[in-house]
Amino acid sequence: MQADLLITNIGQLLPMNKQGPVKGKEMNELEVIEGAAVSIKQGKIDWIGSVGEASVIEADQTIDAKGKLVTPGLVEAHTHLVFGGSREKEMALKQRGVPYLEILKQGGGILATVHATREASYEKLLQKALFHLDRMAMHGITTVEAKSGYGLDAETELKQLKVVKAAMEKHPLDIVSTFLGAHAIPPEYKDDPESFLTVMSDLFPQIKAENLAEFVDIFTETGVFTVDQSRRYLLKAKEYGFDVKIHADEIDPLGGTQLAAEVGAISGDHLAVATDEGIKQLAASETIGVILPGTSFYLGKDTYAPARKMIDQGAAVALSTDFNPGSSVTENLQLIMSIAALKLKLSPEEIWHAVTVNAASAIGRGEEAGSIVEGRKADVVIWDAPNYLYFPYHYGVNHAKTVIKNGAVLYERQAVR
Ligand SMILES: N=CN[C@@H](CCC(=O)O)C(=O)O
Ligand SMILES: [Zn+2]
Repeated sequence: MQADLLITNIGQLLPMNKQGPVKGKEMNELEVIEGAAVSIKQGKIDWIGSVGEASVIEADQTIDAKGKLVTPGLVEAHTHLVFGGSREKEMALKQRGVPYLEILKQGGGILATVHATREASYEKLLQKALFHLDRMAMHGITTVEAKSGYGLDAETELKQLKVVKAAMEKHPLDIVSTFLGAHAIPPEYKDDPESFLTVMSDLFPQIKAENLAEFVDIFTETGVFTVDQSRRYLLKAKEYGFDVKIHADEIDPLGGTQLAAEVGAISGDHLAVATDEGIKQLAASETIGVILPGTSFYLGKDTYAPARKMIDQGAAVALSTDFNPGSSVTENLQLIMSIAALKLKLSPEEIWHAVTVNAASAIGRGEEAGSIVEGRKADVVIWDAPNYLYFPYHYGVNHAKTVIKNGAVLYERQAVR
C-alpha cells in the first residue's frame, strides 16, 4: 500500500467519527484507539489501522508520533477575526468595574473598534487577519469561522467580508464567513436601530450574490438589538438563503437562547445567562450551543454559561475562543478547553467533542472537519501530550507539536535544544 504521509506510533488516536452534532450524554462517550497509525494520500485520510498493520505501507514521508496524542485539527466556531486597532486601554476601565455594556454605551468597546476598522485599509486588515490565523494554526486550529461586524456601515462591512474572502485564498486554514453587520448600533443611527437594520439587511442580496458570507449573525442584547428586532432580521436573512446565528443571552437574559431554537439557528452563541426555559428549548432543538467561557473569564465575571445543564438535558455544545479585541483576546482554544473543565465542569470527553465535531457542525462543516475519517480532509494534529486527559489539565500553554492541514505539515514546533 502506498501513502504520501504515514503517521505511526500514535499513543492515542481520537477519530471523533460520530455523526455531528453529538448531543447530551453521547458527548461523554469518546472512542480512543491506542497504538494507531494513519496514512494520508492526496490530502485526504486514506487508512486508519494499527502500528503493526502500518508496516506494509510505503510512504513518501513517515512521522513517528512517539506515543503521543493525535486528534483532528481543532475547529474554531466563533471569531471576530477582522478588526482594526486594539483595546488594551479598556483593561483599566474593566478593572475599575465599569461594565462591558457601559463602555459600549459611552462609545467605547465595539464602537472603538468600529472607528479603528473604518480607518484601516483593506491591506492592513488583511495582514492583521493573516497574522491571527497563523497564530491559530500554531495552536492546532485548522478550520475557523470569521465574522464581520466592526464596520456597521455598508462600505466597511463589505470591506471586512472581502478581507475574509481574500484570507480564504491566501491562508491554508479553512475559513467560514459570517455577516455580523448587526453587531451594535452605530452613532449615526443611535436613535433609529430599525433603519440601521434595514441598511444592513439591504446588503443581503449582494452578500449572497458575491458569496461573501454563509451565515448572518446578530447581537441580541440590552442596548443593542431586541428579541423582536432580531427575529425579524434573522427571518429576512433566511428568506435570502442564509443560515443564521445569534449572540444570545451573553449579559442579560433576554431570551436569545429561545429565539435561536425558534428560528432554527445553526447555533446560539454565548448563552452565559440562558434561563432554564432557554436550556429546555435548546435541548429540544437542532441548534448547537456555542459556549465562549473565555469571555466570562476575560470580563472578570463570576457567571459562566450553564453548559453542564445544557448537556445534561440533551443539548449539543461546542466551545470557542470568541477571539476578538474586547471581550476575549486569545487565539488559544486549548486555554478555553481548560476553562471549560474548571468553570463549566465539562469532562475531557465532552470538551474534545466540543472543539472538533460539534464545532464543525456549528459552522456547517460537520461532513468535512473535526474528525479523522477515511476519505475526509487530512487535518490532523500531533500533540506533545501523552493522552487526551492531559488537555484541560496542563493549561495555558501550547501543546501543538505538528499541525497537518490537507495532508501537508503546516506547522512544526522547533526544538530549543
Ligand atoms: N458580544 C458581542 N460581541 C463580541 C465582543 C466584541 C467586542 O467587544 O469587540 C463577543 O462575542 O464577545
Ligand atoms: Zn462574538
